[in-house]
Order: sequence, then structure tokens, then C-alpha cells
Amino acid sequence: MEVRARAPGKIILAGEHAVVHGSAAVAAAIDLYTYVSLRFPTPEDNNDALQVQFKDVDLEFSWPVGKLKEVLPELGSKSASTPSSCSLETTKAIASLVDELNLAESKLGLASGISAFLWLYTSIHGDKPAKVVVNSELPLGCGLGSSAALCVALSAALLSLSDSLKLDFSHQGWQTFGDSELDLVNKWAFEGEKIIHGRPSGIDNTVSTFGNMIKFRSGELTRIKTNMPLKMLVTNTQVGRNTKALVSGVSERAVRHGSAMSSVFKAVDSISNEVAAIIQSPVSDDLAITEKEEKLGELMEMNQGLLQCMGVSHATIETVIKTTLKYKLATKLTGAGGGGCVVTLLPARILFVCAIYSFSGTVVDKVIAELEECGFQCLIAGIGGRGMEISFSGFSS
Ligand SMILES: Nc1ncnc2c1ncn2[C@@H]1O[C@H](COP(=O)(O)OP(=O)(O)OP(=O)(O)O)[C@@H](O)[C@H]1O
Ligand SMILES: C[C@@](O)(CCO)CC(=O)[O-]
Ligand SMILES: [Mg+2]
Repeated sequence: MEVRARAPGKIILAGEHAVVHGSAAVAAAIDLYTYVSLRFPTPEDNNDALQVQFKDVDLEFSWPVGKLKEVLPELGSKSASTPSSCSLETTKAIASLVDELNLAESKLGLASGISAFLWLYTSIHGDKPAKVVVNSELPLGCGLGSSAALCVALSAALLSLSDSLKLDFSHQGWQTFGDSELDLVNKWAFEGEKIIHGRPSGIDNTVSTFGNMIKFRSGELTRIKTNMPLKMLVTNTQVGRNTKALVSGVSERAVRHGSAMSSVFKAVDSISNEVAAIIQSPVSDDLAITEKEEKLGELMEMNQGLLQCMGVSHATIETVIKTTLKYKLATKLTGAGGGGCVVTLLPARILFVCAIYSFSGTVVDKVIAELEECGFQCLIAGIGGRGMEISFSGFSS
């Protein structure tokens, strides 16, 4: 039997970075997924190794289970139903396994993802041989939550073939979990994110697990019911960056300028709360939608100003902002910044025209053409969609 799990990426509408320091943030799942499939070998397979294939980065690894037993000090001592953090001793042991892979210089950034994989796999399934395949529709390391989607999909796949969840294996197609199972997936995924991000707030794994739109503050999730159709243009500046380094850069600035940065975080908290309130407030007519969109756009611009204050903007992000501003569209970075992706609010009045002319000759068409001329990549993502789901195959009753 094989299980396939998928978990979505996300955009952050307001509050990235500040959320690590206790402010509220608002995030939405997007309809681009990371997939993880997991299969345990049958005796005929004669496979005594843990094999993983990361298709997006063209890497494949295999560890004989004997090697895992020899190197990992706490192997077999964890319980899948009790998520725990990676100890210093195990962190070192995993680092030695990853070092032995001799990753090329250009792929060193992937070491944290491989480490998270090894930690989650061995914590939940010990030294059981298996074949795992990972592939994603998300650009990696670009602010759309690829690390969280990986950790959530992996935790979901691993837990669904563990004894800690009782699932209906005969169900056809994608199925989701109940809230307590989702909570378990989310907690394990957070442990994986800790390995990749250093100090994650938990917003990315939470929105990827539960889907839709959420407000998140100090580890607490509030589900947001949207009363307005929200569409965003996502522009990938294609400038690579690393969330862990950006998060620690903001923390260092907060240490150097404690009082100023706490005012910045407080301002972001107010912005996120206002964004959540606007999205949830009832909509009476088209005029109300336009008013709400104007307010949202203004709040996004204010949030971007504060992100610049935190030191996480980038010349390419400023170029996207200037370009979209020519068309009176509001833009902010999303995720950790420093390059990566930027979101631009597409107001309903513009989308209405796009629907008539199927984008040709519309403002959206023009702005995308201009952005792509700068070497950026654009996509219009569906937001506020499904969270993590699993699907079984090869089950015979
Ligand atoms: N499909 C994947 N295959 C292999 N590794 C992956 C995959 N998805 C994510 N990763 C790991 O996650 C890292 C990227 O995580 P990072 O947090 O820096 O960016 P992000 O999650 O895309 O953006 P943000 O955190 O700003 O939303 C990669 O370098 C890799 O280690
Ligand atoms: C930059 C950050 O706020 C969001 C990354 O998508 C980090 C985090 O909250 O873990
Ligand atoms: Mg990430």
C-alpha cells in the first residue's frame, strides 16, 4: 500500500517576521502543492534501506537501516503521537549523515530540508525501510512556504501509515483528517520547520495544514471566514534567499534597536488585525467591496514600509512595487522577503474587466508583461483553498 499526501503553499497577507516576535499575521493557503508519497517495501522487494527522492532538485539518497541504527542515538525511542524537538545530540548525528552526502556547493541550501526529512522519518518510523518521493508545484525558497508544505505533507504521509492514526484506507481519492489528527500533523511539521527555519512562528505549517485563511498570533490560530473574493498576482523576483538567515537578521536588528523594533512589531500587529477584520466584515454591495479593497491595499503598503524597516526588502521587490504602482496597484513582499515572491492585490473591478476580455489588453495583462520584461515570473494563485490531504492506493480489502 502506498500513501500520497499533499500540502499547499501559502501567501502572507500581513505580518511576516513580526509574527515571530509575537505580532498577529494573516495568511492564506494557495492552490500549489507539495506531494509526498510513501511506501514500505514488501519482502519480495528485498529492500533494507530508507530511500528518498527529491524530484524538484534532482536528488536521490539511500541510507541502509543498519547505518541509521549505528548513527542515530535516540532511534526508536520516540512516539509518533507525541511530537518532540530534535535534541542537540541527534542534530549532530543527522548533520554527520547529511555531510556524508557531499552535496554540491549549489545544493548546500537543501541540507536543512534533508535533515528535517531524516528527523521526521526516524522519529515517526524509526529504522523501518521505505521509499519516499517528494515533488512540488511550488518554487522552492521563494516565500511561498515550500519548507512548511514539505514538512506538512511529509508528516501527514508518515503519520497516516503509523499506528497513531486510525484511518479509512479504503476511501477513494483525497481525504482530510479530523481536527485532532490535523493538530498532530501540524505539531510534527512545526518540529521539521524548526530544523529548516531555526525560529519559525508556526504560521506557515499551520495554514498549510488547515488551509483556508487564518490569523495567527503567538502560536494561536483563528480561522478567518472571507466575505470578499480576494485575488492576488504573485510575482517571483527569482532572487534566491534563505528564510532562516532573514529571520535571524530581523532578530539581530531587534536586539540592536529594542524599543524602535518593538514599535514596528506593534504597528504590524495593528495592521494584521485590521486586515483580518476587513476580510471578515460583511459586504453589502460593490461599493463596499471597492472601499474594502482600497483599505486593504493601503494596509499592504504600510506593512511593506515596515518590512523595509526590518531590513528584509530587496531592490527587485522595490522594482515590482514601482511597476505595479504605475497601474495604481498595491504590492508587498510575502514570506521572508530578501527577494523571493511579492503579492499585488487585484481589485474586483479589474478582474471583472479581465473576465470579459480574458485578460487580453487589460491592466493585469500589461502589468504582467512589464514585470516579465524585468525577468520576473508572474502567476495568479487561487487563495484560501484546501489544507493538507492524503490519498491511499493499492489497498485490497
Ligand atoms: N520540494 C522540496 N524538495 C526538497 N527540499 C525542499 C522542498 N521544499 C522545500 N525544501 C527545503 O526547504 C528550503 C526552503 O525553505 P525556506 O523556508 O528557505 O523557503 P520557503 O519556505 O519557500 O519560503 P518562506 O519560508 O519565506 O515561505 C529548501 O532549501 C529545502 O531545504
Ligand atoms: C518570515 C516568517 O514570518 C514567514 C515565512 O513565511 C517566518 C515565520 O513566521 O516562521
Ligand atoms: Mg519556509
